[in-house]
Amino acid sequence: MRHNALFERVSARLKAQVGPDVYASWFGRLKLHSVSKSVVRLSVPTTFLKSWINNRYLDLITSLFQQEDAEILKIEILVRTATRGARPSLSDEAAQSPQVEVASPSQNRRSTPQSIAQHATAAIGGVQKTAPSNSGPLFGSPLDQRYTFDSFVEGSSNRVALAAAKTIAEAGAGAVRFNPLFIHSSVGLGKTHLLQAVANAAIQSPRNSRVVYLTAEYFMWRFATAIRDNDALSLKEALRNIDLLVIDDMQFLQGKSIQHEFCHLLNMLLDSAKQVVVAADRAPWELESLDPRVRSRLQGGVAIEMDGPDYEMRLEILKQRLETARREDASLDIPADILSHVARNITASGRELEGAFNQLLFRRSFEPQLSIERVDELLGHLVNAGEPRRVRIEDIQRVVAKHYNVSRQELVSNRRTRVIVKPRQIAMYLAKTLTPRSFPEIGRRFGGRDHTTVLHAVRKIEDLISGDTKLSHEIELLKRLINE
Ligand SMILES: Nc1ncnc2c1ncn2[C@@H]1O[C@H](COP(=O)(O)OP(=O)(O)OP(=O)(O)O)[C@@H](O)[C@H]1O
Repeated sequence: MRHNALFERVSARLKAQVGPDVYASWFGRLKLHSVSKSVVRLSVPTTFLKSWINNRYLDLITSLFQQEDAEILKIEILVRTATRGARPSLSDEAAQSPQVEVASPSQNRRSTPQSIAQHATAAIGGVQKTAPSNSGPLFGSPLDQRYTFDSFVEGSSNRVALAAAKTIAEAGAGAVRFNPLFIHSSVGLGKTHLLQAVANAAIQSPRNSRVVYLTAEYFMWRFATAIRDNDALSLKEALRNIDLLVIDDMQFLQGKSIQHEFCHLLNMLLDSAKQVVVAADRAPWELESLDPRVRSRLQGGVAIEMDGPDYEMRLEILKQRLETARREDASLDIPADILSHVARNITASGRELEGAFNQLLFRRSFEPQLSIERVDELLGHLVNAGEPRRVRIEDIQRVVAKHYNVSRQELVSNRRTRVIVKPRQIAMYLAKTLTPRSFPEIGRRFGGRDHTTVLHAVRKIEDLISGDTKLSHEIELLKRLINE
């Protein structure tokens, strides 16, 4: 068709103009929707992509179309309706496009640093909707709306950390008491939950207009992209204007120049009395891979360690999970004796508990009469978890990246080239099969992707393995390497 050929030509010119990487990131899923008279309508899968293209590339695309056909006056970008019947979720958006610092209402074609700072909306629908109108921008990694202070179970192991976190969320910019607040604990003990609760609550507070939650991985990736696109200045300007910076998984911050940038940002925020909250799997003084200047600045605040939950907390976490699940389906139930049995036996972390709970819920749907013995059988691998060496997602990413000769950063990036997509899918598959982590959590660890992306990857690799012995051997080898 004539219009398709026109679209193909413009796409080719666009690709030549912006380069294959940028093209793959932003235009790989651009489709021709319709052409009527002088208006060309193109479609993309997410509102985020629409805003991004509108803000940054609409003029270029318009002029490319006009060079092909002078009659064309206007280009419109539409959002394709969700294909899987699901409403576009907050993580869906962010998953497909980790570069979430983009203006939403997009009259302003060119993003000035100011406009990014003022309009950045993070494709986080829930946050935006519930935030009071004076709550300002937020960008970075996606926030999980379930991670709130209300759903965080308090106990002796986390009381101090929770109190400090709440104080910060409520105090707002300027009322800096512990700066930076550094929360550390071993894996699965609620750091991410607590940090996101701070961000979620702070957004609601009229005093914190600009809140940013980032994982260290996202920060690295975002800076690397900005440097590549000659955009680092806007990013720095945008970050300069925030009131509260929340950074998760600090132990992953790597790379000299990135750490340098981070150090600048930290100094700038701390010096201007803006609050910073950081979490890592170890204390600041144990972050050997960090630049000593970053480490020392992180040590200058308050470091609080969280321990594992005790029995009462574990039981409460399970009860809360059940209550939440029942809100969606009132017919769900798990008897109290099973819940307390699980709370007594699954002692490693909140994550194992979550895994156990999900398993139970799943099993109950087709084995309604679960006995304690059956529960033990089902959850045997989680009981005493912690004694056998636990596989961590970062280990999986490291081994897979090395094996396929890509970087870990590329694995969690938005790049969609074949050489990266396959290892990424394999790493996601291994994360699902070798760890008790949930799909959303794995998505988060892979650059803030949506759980459906992880689900798709797992299914795809499962399919491939069943028909490809070479791949299945390769995966066995990777499993051995990961477990070494
Ligand atoms: N005190 C708590 N109350 C409610 N849920 C909790 C609590 N502690 C942990 N969890 C739950 O356990 C799971 C794992 O927690 P989270 O991801 O926050 O751990 P983490 O410390 O960030 O782990 P990692 O270091 O691996 O990133 C989450 O589902 C979280 O909601």
